[in-house]
Amino acid sequence: MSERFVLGVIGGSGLYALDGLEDVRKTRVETPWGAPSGPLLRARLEGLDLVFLPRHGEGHAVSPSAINYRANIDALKRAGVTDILSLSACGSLQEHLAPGHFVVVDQYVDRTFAREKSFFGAGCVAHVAMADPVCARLSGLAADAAEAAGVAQVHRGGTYLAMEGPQFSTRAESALYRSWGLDVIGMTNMPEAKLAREAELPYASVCMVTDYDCWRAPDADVAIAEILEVMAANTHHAHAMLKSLARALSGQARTPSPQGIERALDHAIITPPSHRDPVLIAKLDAVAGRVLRP
Ligand SMILES: CSC[C@H]1O[C@H](OP(=O)(O)O)[C@H](O)[C@@H]1O
Ligand SMILES: Nc1ncnc2[nH]cnc12
Repeated sequence: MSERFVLGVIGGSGLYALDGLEDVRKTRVETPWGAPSGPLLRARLEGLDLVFLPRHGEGHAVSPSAINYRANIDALKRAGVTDILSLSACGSLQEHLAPGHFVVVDQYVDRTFAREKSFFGAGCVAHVAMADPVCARLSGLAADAAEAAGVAQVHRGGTYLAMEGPQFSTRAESALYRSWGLDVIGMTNMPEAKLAREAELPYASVCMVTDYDCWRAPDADVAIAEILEVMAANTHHAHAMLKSLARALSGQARTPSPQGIERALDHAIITPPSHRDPVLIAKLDAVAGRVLRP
């Protein structure tokens, strides 16, 4: 029997619901890491099974640092998703990445510092590879879908600076990130992408540019009102992109990711069974059961 795609969709700022869903079921779940941002919405879109989770919760009540990223990824894994698509608002650090453009990022610089970043730790240490942090196959399909949806410009690849927030950057920080050659900035894709990799789930992120951060004009500031205005326009394209992606995924059998992401833990756990903490091992049942089950 061939495997089907089951897409986990993590909706960012401005994306708290999805259009065109059928057979919607809302389920409230708990995980060993605590509660996710809100209930999971299981549904079908264009024949595709998907599970939707608004990252900041219904009503955007959870700030980037307070998001329980571990619970979100664990809950999606338990729900049986095979791949995760993140949708995010972001600031642009480059002139050619204008508001309204979509950037399907392929690299990250993680400058967050106040978040739980791993499922592993004392009693079971693991080091997964993050050299190529996103799934190239899902990223490519998402970029195709964004183009089909009529997005002004879709950029395939780009480096995302993950900042702690919730305040936006100072001009000095924004200039520094530009001097590093980075492309977009946001507050949420890390540790999300790292945790998805630990959970052996292929992850792709479509970043929707809402502003030029504060580097472009000496008196320009980032303002939520402007971001939300651009986001409202982006949202229409995000819904159309998702429909197109759903059509593409539901029309094909799923094969394992060519990057071997579903086997990311094969050689990652360094703590031998004799030194593992049974309490942590029990919590890892969904994320790492494949390699930890005797
Ligand atoms: C509302 S602007 C700042 C906010 O938007 C982005 O969140 P998300 O990635 O969930 O769309 C950004 O990272 C900040 O958290
Ligand atoms: N300029 C910016 N900085 C950080 N996160 C953002 N999300 C949207 N715009 C942003």
